[in-house]
Amino acid sequence: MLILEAEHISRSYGMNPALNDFSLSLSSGETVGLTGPSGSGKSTCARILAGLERSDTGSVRYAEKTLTRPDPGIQMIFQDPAGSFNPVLTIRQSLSAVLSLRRVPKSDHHAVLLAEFERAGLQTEILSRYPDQISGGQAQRVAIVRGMLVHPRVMILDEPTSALDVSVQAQILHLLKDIQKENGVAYVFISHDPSVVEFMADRVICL
Ligand SMILES: Nc1ncnc2c1ncn2[C@@H]1O[C@H](COP(=O)(O)OP(=O)(O)OP(=O)(O)O)[C@@H](O)[C@H]1O
Repeated sequence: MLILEAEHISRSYGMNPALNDFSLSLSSGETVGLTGPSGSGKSTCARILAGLERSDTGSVRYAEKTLTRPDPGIQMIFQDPAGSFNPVLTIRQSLSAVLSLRRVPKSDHHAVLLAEFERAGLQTEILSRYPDQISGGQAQRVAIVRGMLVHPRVMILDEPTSALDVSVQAQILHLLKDIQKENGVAYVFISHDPSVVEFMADRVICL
C-alpha cells in the first residue's frame, strides 16, 4: 500500500536551487534509499517529506492526504540524536512526555519503556540519565525508540549512523531492519555512503 508520495517537488533558497523536480512513491514496509553528494539536497528533501518544510512546487501526500504540516505518522531521525533531546530532561522524562501525548496512562509508562528498551538493546539505567550522559550509539537507539513510541507509518532517517563508529553503525542498521520486519514501518533512508544505502534499501534514488 502506497503510504508516502512526492510529486515533482522543488525547493530553492533565494537564488540557490536545493532540490529540483524530485518524485518518490513509498509503500508500507519498504525502504527507499536516498543518496548523493554533499549539497545535492538530501536533507532538504528529508525535511519536506517529513512536513517540516514546504516545497516551492509539487506536493507530498501521506496516507492519501496532502501533507501541509508535520504529522505524527511520519517521524524523523537525525544524524545528531543527542542534540534532538531536551538537555534538561532525563531520558525517562523525554520519553514519558511522548507517551503522555499518546494518552498512555502514567502508571503504564515504566512497563512500556522497559519493553521498548529491551527490544532496542538498551540498559534500563539509561532512563535516569541526561542526554549528555549517554554515548552517540545509545542516543541514536533512544531516538529510534522515541520515534517508534508514536507508532509511525513512515520514518525519515537522515544520515542516522554517519556520526557513529562502524560496529555501532551495524547494530543500529540491524535494529532498524528488525523493527521494520516486526511492524511494517516504511523508511526513507538517507546516507552519502553507498554501501550503507545498498544494505538498507529495497531501491535507491540518487540525487
Ligand atoms: N536553510 C537553508 N538556507 C539556505 N540554503 C540552504 C538551506 N538549507 C540548505 N541550503 C542549501 O541547499 C543545498 C542543499 O542542501 P542540503 O543540506 O539539502 O544537501 P545535502 O545533500 O543534505 O548535503 P550534506 O550531505 O552535506 O548534508 C545546499 O546548497 C545548501 O547550502
